[in-house]
Amino acid sequence: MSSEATYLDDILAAKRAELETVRPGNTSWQQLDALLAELPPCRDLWGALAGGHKPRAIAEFKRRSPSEGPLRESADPKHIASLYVAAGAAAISVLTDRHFDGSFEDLRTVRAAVSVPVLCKDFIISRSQIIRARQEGADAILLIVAALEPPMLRDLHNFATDLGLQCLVEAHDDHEVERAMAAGAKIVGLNSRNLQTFEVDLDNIIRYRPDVPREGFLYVGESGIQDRKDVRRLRAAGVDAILVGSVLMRSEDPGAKLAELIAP
Ligand SMILES: O=C(O)c1ccccc1NCC(=O)[C@H](O)[C@H](O)COP(=O)(O)O
Repeated sequence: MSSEATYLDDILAAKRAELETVRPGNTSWQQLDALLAELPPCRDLWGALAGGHKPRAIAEFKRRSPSEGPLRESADPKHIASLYVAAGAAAISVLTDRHFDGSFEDLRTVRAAVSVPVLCKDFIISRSQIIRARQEGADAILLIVAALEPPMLRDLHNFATDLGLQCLVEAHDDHEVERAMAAGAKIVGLNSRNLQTFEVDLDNIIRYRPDVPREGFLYVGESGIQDRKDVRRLRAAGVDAILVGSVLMRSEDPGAKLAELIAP
């Protein structure tokens, strides 16, 4: 990593290089309509997160991470996803980016194994990635505010919506929350992990909660959640859902750990 670039910058540069080698030609709306007619409808992430006991959990399948290294490298996605759902996960997030040893094969396996919505967790910077995610079975995608200029964020949000996908739009501070909502986001995530230093500060999730209206929006607290105490604090702050990965994947029993975290 260069001294000024953030880790996110480096991941995005790698993503751009990767896309250069596989970029398909422009897909017409006619071709997209034909494609959509072949695909099953997306499962409803909003619906899964809006109802029931709060916070709802998006449990993440993550083999390794840049900040923590190996977590559970040879894990079976079908097994882990089934444990998550049995423990009460409202949705499953699957890393598909190679910096996490992720893949679309993992996403497809999880989608086939469970009936809850599946979030494609990647660094999306182009329409072609959104088409791919939809084809591979994603019900929802992540869009990262820091990775996209405002017009592009809005364009990708609209494009994903047109394909039937819902978007979790990730912010890191109040300015990014504002940009997320200006782009049309209804499901706003606040990532507590600083992608430059990897420092985690759950207080940021609580700090920026008032920036997202409670009516018509969902607020998701992302990253760094470790125990019931953390979840209790986020619940008290009015967080609608949590996105949690590492602590589950590292745990001897990921299902039991999730059940413990979200128990009323
Ligand atoms: O997790 C990382 O190390 C990471 C590094 C660089 C960019 C993104 C990263 N994580 C993506 C995520 O959003 C998390 O996987 C997700 O919020 C779950 O976080 P955690 O419970 O801390 O695994």
